[in-house]
Amino acid sequence: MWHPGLAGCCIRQNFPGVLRRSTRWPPQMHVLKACLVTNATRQHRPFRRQSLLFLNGWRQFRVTPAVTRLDVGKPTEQRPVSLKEMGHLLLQEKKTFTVALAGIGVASACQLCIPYIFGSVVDLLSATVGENTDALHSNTAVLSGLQENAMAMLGVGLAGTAATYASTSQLDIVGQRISMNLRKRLFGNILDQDLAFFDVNKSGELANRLSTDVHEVAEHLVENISKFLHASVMATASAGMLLYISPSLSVITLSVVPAIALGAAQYSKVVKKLSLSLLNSLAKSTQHAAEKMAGIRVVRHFAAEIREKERYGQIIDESLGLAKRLAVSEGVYVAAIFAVSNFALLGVLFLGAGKVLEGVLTVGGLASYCLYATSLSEAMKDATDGVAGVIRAQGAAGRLYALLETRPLMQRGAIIPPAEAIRGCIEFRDVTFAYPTRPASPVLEGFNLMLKPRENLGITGPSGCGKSSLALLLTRMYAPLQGQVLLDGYDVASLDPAWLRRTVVVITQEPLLFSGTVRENIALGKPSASHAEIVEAATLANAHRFISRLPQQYDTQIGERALVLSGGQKQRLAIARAMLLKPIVLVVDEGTTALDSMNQGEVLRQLLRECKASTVVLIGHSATALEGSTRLVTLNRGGNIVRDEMVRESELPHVNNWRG
Ligand SMILES: Nc1ncnc2c1ncn2[C@@H]1O[C@H](COP(=O)(O)OP(=O)(O)OP(=O)(O)O)[C@@H](O)[C@H]1O
Repeated sequence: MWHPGLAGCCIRQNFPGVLRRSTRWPPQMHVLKACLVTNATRQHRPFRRQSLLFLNGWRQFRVTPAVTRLDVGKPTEQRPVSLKEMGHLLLQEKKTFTVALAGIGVASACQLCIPYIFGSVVDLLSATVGENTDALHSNTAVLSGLQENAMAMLGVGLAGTAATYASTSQLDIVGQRISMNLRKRLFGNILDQDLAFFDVNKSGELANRLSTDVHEVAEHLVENISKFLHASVMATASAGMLLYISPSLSVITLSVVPAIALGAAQYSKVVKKLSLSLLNSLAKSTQHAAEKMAGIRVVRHFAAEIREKERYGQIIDESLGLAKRLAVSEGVYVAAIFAVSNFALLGVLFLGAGKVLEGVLTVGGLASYCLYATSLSEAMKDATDGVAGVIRAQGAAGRLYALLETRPLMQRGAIIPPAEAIRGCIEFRDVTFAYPTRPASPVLEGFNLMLKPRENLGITGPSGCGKSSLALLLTRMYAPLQGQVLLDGYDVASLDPAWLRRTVVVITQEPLLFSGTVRENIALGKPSASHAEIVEAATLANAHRFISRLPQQYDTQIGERALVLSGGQKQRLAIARAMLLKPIVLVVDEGTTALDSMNQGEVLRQLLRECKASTVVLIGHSATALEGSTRLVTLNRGGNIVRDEMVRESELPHVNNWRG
């Protein structure tokens, strides 16, 4: 029975190790185990004191696990991302970014010169007010002054143009490079995840993260950081110029700065919250659209178009609602800045005019002052926009970083055994297994099965009894909670996964093909295969004949999910794809059911003939799917073996009892 001491032992240990330690589990332990598994997979949240409730008189245990684990039972969430981390993204492109920053600096300096030149021109012209045109033309001092200012304006214009070109193009390149790098890293990391990750993270949402979120992070970050830097330079320099031209007037002008900064801080908070919700809502809409478009045939068969359009419309409306709230916040903020800065400008004009009349300030000085004040208010608005944009990028980065840092939980081996050591002997030794998303419902418990090399084993049983799960465990798509799956004495956990999946090949009921040519699909597991090898594999799968009738034979494009092929043709290509690998262990998990019974029998016989030297596991409900098995194992609904017998073909029809 249950010993509290064991709980302490479990808790101190790394969980999988603990789970393997006990050989037979009392019922309470299964509940504890389920909790352990759930908690053992908690993601990004170091779990300090989790409570584990188990049914031993409903006693509650509080534990402090020694290790941080990832939670594969939940979709990947987000984590806070610091500005420093965001900065690291830019540092990856520091050379190009530095060039862009230099461009921003020069462009800002040029922009700042303009009000000053403008003020000089106004002063020059106002000095000649009342003089006639001829007198003006003969006033050499004014003319040379105008000429100097014109040259200065030309120089500033040319330098500003070059600097703007350099900064804009280089920033664009930085943004694109960062986003492409992020996409590559993210896609690579997603492909490395355990299958359990895909049980909870939907492909459409992941695709949205790859496109929209990456765009939001990389391009918005670069665009807004540069906007912020440019605006900061402009704001600081404009404030400096205001103080230089008229310190007394600047007291009024600069008094609005704290109010604007306060508003900006509030606005940034709202933007952060709303933009994150908007991104999540958009991801949901992409997932919905991608799923329904991929399953368009089913949608059409069940005339579900109207309902699906409505559901998509609801999700989009939700996004639109959030986008509207974001737009309203932006509108309020921008309008507030506009009002505050214009009232301040009005005050400046009023008081400035008085100073001009007192002779403390020139007309040109007042004109320059007003332009610098306008430039300051513009810069303040741009700086806030920049900060809000960076905060939006930061929010989007939270989800991306969480995805980028998600590590597969399953231990990956590195052993590639010598060829002579692998003969196809398989053993399931005391295997207990539950899917990570359903830790409390074990599919197999203490399961034992041994297969001799070159054996042809049929596995049958009612739907949901765990037949396919055995194939998934054998190829280490999932890991058992307890016990071992062995291939010729090697625990599959210790084997190099790529090697294992070339050695143990599974043909499934739903053959998934990718867009590309027939050749590329067959050679998926062995891209270096010669044409002769591909034809040989296709012939074995009874596919060569129909491929030869395709417009470009092996080079025919089969389109997304091979919709141009029939179910049987797709299945034959999937069989050819498996046969090309010449597996040591072949598992046919209802992998011929899309073929008509004559073809099914023929293909299976051919497979068994070709795989004489291999161990073959046939999984199915019907005699046809199991044809050629020399031993038949029957599972019950609980995943236990109820029959294990040597059979002849004539004895197979009883498996039909499981149908339905
Ligand atoms: N990815 C998954 N996540 C959670 N539970 C799963 C997953 N895949 C299968 N299951 C559950 O595991 C149990 C065993 O499934 P499995 O596919 O192994 O059954 P099966 O015997 O092959 O069924 P069938 O004959 O219908 O193909 C079922 O109850 C099923 O609902």
